[in-house]
Amino acid sequence: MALVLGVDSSTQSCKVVVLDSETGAVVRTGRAAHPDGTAVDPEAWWIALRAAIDEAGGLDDIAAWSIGGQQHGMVALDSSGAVIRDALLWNDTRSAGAASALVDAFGAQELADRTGVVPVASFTISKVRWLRDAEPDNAARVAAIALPHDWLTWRLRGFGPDGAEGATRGPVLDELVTDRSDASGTGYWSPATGDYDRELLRAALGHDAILPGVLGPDEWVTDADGRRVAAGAGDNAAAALGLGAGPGDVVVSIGTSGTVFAVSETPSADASGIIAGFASADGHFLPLVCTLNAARVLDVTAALLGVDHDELSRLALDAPAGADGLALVPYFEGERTPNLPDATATLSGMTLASTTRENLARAAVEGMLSGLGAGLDALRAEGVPLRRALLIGGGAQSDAVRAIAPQVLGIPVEVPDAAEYVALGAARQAAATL
Ligand SMILES: Nc1ncnc2c1ncn2[C@@H]1O[C@H](COP(=O)(O)OP(=O)(O)O)[C@@H](O)[C@H]1O
Ligand SMILES: O=C(CO)[C@@H](O)[C@H](O)COP(=O)(O)O
Repeated sequence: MALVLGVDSSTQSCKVVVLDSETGAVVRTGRAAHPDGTAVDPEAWWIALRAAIDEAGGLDDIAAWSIGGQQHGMVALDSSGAVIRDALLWNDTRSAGAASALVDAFGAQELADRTGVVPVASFTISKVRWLRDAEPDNAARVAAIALPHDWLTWRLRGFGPDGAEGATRGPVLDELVTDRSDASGTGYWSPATGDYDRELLRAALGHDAILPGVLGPDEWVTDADGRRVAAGAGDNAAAALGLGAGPGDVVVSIGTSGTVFAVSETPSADASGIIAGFASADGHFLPLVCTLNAARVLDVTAALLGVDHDELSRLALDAPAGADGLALVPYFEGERTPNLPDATATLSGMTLASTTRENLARAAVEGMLSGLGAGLDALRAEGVPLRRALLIGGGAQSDAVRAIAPQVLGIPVEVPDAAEYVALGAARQAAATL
């Protein structure tokens, strides 16, 4: 029995699953929390990764591993392999002005054609441009730029600055690797051609830099002990692998982000910027719509009402559809789709009759799902076949979300057994290397 290990280094936590590669059975798991905030020292992810792997029994009996992770975060490294500053995460909106500057310089259609995406604050290229504008001394020191899963893979393979824990192979920046799906979230890689767009990188950073080598779906590298290491993936692409999503399936993930995506045979280039034309981890494409406000809308509403998630769900299901006119537009963290980085949330329709705890709970669920419903409409308009939605992520554990989702999304919703689909997808990639 060969064991393989898969990781989901997501926004809020690190989750690890160990599978029997022959039966696919989950034999061990581990988990560790990440710090709050939209700018995080990558060392915190490394500590969480080590803790979650230890909880899952360590690497000694593991034959192959792979890391899936939150997309887009900018991990800037200097020539000694050291991290230059806290990584700006996908949900950090300080780079909104930098994104606009890139769109003004190149044009939305051109950028969509060249990279599959129109920059908004979330994408790596916008964060790189922000660094150059706001912290030019730091930008000048950048020797390499990696994403969270790329950097963790590099570290766990034994690379890192001299003296760093486990860095037995030194700071070899040319050993950084990534995969198609995460490369496609940078804004300086083309899913259609499979090449980096160095002109765009230089336009953002002010100079060239080492970028991770992009491994194909069947390629692998090794760690310091000779274990096989798969390419890894952005978390959404890894979830598609973990679910085995096929034609007609649209995945709706309710984590810190809300995402709606499908595996497609053809690349997309949406100049409106609503659909991000990502690559999938299996050699195809992954048109995706992402909102900034998902599970945390429920977290904040539950906290406001002084209840736990189960009670929030009961309250929401006790209210009528439409919450008697109470409506929550839940842009608590600004919003990415639509691109409103400075927006705030709005509660409207408050009357003496409508302003109840039940209606507020319902409005939170409906408001959160509405953003995802708009994403689904955008995919439909793009011609993506939508037969059923597969609901995953922490928010999918809510009975109310599961019950209300079909009404708001307008298609049949299936909720696969609760599982860590991102980590499972990564583990399957690892198994494939064997
Ligand atoms: N029963 C539940 N109802 C609603 N939200 C939940 C429930 N359980 C967990 N969550 C929320 O799900 C989120 C974590 O989901 P997860 O998919 O792991 O996020 P991420 O991948 O962004 O780290 C947290 O905000 C958590 O509060
Ligand atoms: O930015 C995106 C997708 O483009 C997000 O989906 C991130 O990849 C974070 O995912 P979660 O941690 O919320 O699952």
